[in-house]
Amino acid sequence: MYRPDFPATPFRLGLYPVVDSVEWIERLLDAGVRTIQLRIKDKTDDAVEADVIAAIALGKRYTARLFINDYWRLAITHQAYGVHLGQEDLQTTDLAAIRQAGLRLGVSTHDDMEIDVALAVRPSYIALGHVFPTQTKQMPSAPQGLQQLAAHVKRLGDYPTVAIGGISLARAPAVLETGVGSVAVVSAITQAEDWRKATAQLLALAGAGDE
Ligand SMILES: Cc1ncc(COP(=O)(O)OP(=O)(O)O)c(N)n1
Ligand SMILES: Cc1ncsc1CCOP(=O)(O)O
Ligand SMILES: [Mg+2]
Repeated sequence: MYRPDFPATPFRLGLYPVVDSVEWIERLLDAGVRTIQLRIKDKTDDAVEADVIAAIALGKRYTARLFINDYWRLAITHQAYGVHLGQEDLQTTDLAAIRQAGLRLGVSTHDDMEIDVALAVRPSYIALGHVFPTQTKQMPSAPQGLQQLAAHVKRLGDYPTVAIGGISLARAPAVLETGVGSVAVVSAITQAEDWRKATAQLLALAGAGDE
C-alpha cells in the first residue's frame, strides 16, 4: 500500500473550508475550524504575498492546518503547514523543494487515472472531486457522485482523503458516510445566510480534524 512521502496529516482533516481572503481565514479559525485553505486565483506572487504571510501567521496563532493553494514558492518561503496543487501543477512545481521544506502536500484528483498520478507523487492527502455540481469553479469533467467517491475512498484505504465540490450541509452526512476523512467546502460557508451557524453545523458533522 502507498504511504505519503511528504509530512503526514491526520487521516481525519475534518471540515476544510477553502476561502479567498484573510478575513475569512480569521473568522473561521475563530469559529473553531482547524483545517483551512487560502485560495486566491490568478494573481502574481507579489500581489498575494502579504495575504499569504497573514494567513500563515493566523494558522500558527490558532494551531491550525493552513494550506496555500497554488502559490507554493510563497508557501515554502513563509513556512505554511501545507500546499494544495492541481494535477496540471504537478508538472511545473518543484515537489522536492516542498518536501525538503517540510510542508504537507495535497493533490486534486477527478478519476482513477488522476489518482494513479497522485499516488505516484505520494502526497500528504488526496482530494477527490468534484462530488456534486458546483457553481464555484468551472469543471471540465462531470461530477463523480457518491458512488464513485465511495469507490475511490475504498481504493485509497487509510490514505488521507478530502472530498470537494458541491458539498452542502444537507449532503455532508452522505459524503462522510463514504469514510472520507474530510469535507472541503466553499459556498456552503461563504454563501450561507448565516455563516456562523453553517460553520457550527458542519463542524458538528465533520469535526475539526484529528490532532
Ligand atoms: C481541498 C481541495 N481540493 C481540490 C482543490 C482544487 O484545486 P486545483 O485543482 O488546484 O484547482 P484550483 O483550486 O486551483 O482552482 C482545492 N483547491 N482544494
Ligand atoms: C475549488 C474546487 N475544486 C473542485 S470543486 C471546487 C469548488 C468547490 O466549491 P463549492 O463547495 O462551493 O462547490
Ligand atoms: Mg490550484
